[in-house]
Amino acid sequence: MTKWSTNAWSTITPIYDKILLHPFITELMEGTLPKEKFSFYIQQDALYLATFGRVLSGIASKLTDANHVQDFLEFSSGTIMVERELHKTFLTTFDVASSIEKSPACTLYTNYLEAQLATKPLEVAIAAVLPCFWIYKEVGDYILANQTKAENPYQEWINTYGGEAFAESVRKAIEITNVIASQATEQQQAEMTKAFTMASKMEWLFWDSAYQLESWKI
Ligand SMILES: Cc1ncc(C[n+]2csc(CCO)c2C)c(N)n1
Repeated sequence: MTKWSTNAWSTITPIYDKILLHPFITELMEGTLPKEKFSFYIQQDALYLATFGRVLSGIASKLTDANHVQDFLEFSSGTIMVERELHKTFLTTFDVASSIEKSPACTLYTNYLEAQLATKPLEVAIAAVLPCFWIYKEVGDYILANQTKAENPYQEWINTYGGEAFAESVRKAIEITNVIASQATEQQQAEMTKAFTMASKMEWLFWDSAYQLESWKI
């Protein structure tokens, strides 16, 4: 039987393809992305990750298999540790402001994830957080494989998400989600795919909002 994740990834392939073609990603890969746009992204990402880490531990608290609980707690604390390092590097390098307001896209995405955790069954919440792992891994690997310039100011970001260390976490996250999906009905699996797709769109929006330096219209 086809795994839930295989079908889910096929569903979001058109979104993923658009992410790879987005100028935020192509310019990040070339190292030509304006620093202002990357700084905007890193600042919004710091706000995003504060919520994301808490959502991951919320999911951990709803899982029943001890290994799964442990993995999600590690993802949660990993979010804080790894991302703090990345943010420290770039926040220092690019000297960005420390107090900022969430952008519309960041507000949408973090509120969406919190709502899935608070109001939806576990299988939907876990499907909603999976694009954060999976899309970043695929984008990281893609950039690593297609980089042409030796010097890239964003190399540390690229190395964090491309390569084996991160891939192992992503494999675990996908596998756990598949176990949960295997215990779900077809209808529930369809709800999982809906959440997975919605969060994937928000990944695109998040990069797009940084590229546009998105502000509140009012
Ligand atoms: C908007 C946004 N989405 C996904 C990630 C990537 N990410 C954040 S935490 C984590 C897993 C645990 O380390 C991953 C893959 C990001 N940085 N920002």
